Amino acid sequence: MNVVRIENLVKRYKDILALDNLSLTVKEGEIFGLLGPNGAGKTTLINCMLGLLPYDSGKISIFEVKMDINQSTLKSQIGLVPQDIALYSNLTVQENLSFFGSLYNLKGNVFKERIDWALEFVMLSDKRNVKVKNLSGGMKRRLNIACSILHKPKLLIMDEPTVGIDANSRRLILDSVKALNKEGTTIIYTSHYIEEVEEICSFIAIINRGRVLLSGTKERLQDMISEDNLIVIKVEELFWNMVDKLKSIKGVKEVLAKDRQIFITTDKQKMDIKEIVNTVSEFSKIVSIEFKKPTLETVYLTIVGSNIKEEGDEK
Ligand SMILES: Nc1ncnc2c1ncn2[C@@H]1O[C@H](COP(=O)(O)OP(=O)(O)OP(=O)(O)O)[C@@H](O)[C@H]1O
Repeated sequence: MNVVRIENLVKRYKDILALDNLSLTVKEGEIFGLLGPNGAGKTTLINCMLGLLPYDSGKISIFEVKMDINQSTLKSQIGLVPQDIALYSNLTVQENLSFFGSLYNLKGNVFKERIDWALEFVMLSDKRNVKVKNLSGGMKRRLNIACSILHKPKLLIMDEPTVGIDANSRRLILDSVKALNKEGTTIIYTSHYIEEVEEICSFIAIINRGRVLLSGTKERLQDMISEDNLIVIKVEELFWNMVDKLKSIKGVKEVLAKDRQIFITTDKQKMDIKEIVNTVSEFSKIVSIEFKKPTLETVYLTIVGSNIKEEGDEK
């Protein structure tokens, strides 16, 4: 089932074109990564999807129903972790959860169980009676997530949930996202941290200037961008004439050797792996063969053309 389907979405803020005929589909069970630099249009897209912001043209369906501002049944199946922390700093952790839970009409034992579950999920059970103003930045972000999952939404949208936090909280958040997904929640995860998206997302869309520039599984994106493959062959013994012979094979672009490892860059279209392996075997026993692909960061930089990490980001 398509959990989200967006077709040709256009959104303008006066003369700024924030979403430019953007289309994408999120399938049930995915962790869908929306990767893009600041100002790419991620938050605008989320707000349109949630019916919080009117748009100029295009179509949005959630769970195959047309989304609009009055769709309260649909909205009750969606959770949002907003980019800006939305908590009451003078209330305790438990009081914040009680407040947000009451907005979802949770009551009685179910409500109590959900609060325990959400606190455990983000590892804040021992902070239940602490006022939010006394929590660390990372703990606030984790509580922000707990508040958004109390009603066990089928679709959870997380808008940059790990900005500016410590490594421990970041790890906890990434693990809780994976665990929620395993329990059946479809997740849309926006970030400008490429390595996070690379780790947790099963499908990725790279957006910039309101358009989807490239989308697919991580492997597909890497394949699309790279003309070359890197093969790393570990051998028992290294011989220099082996390197020379490898260089003469059709499709081999570069050969480097170091510490009984041979790094062979090949043209993906033209390479003949059998000939490469046979040539190496003529000289030495092969210990292992590994195929390496470009990282998602290489893909991203090739597409967007700049480093999206901001100065001051803790990473
Ligand atoms: N309320 C607004 N009024 C005018 N322009 C806006 C408004 N909100 C966003 N924009 C503009 O729309 C474009 C998309 O912004 P948006 O906040 O959706 O991007 P983003 O990818 O979420 O970036 P960030 O990570 O910085 O939040 C940007 O050019 C931004 O300046």
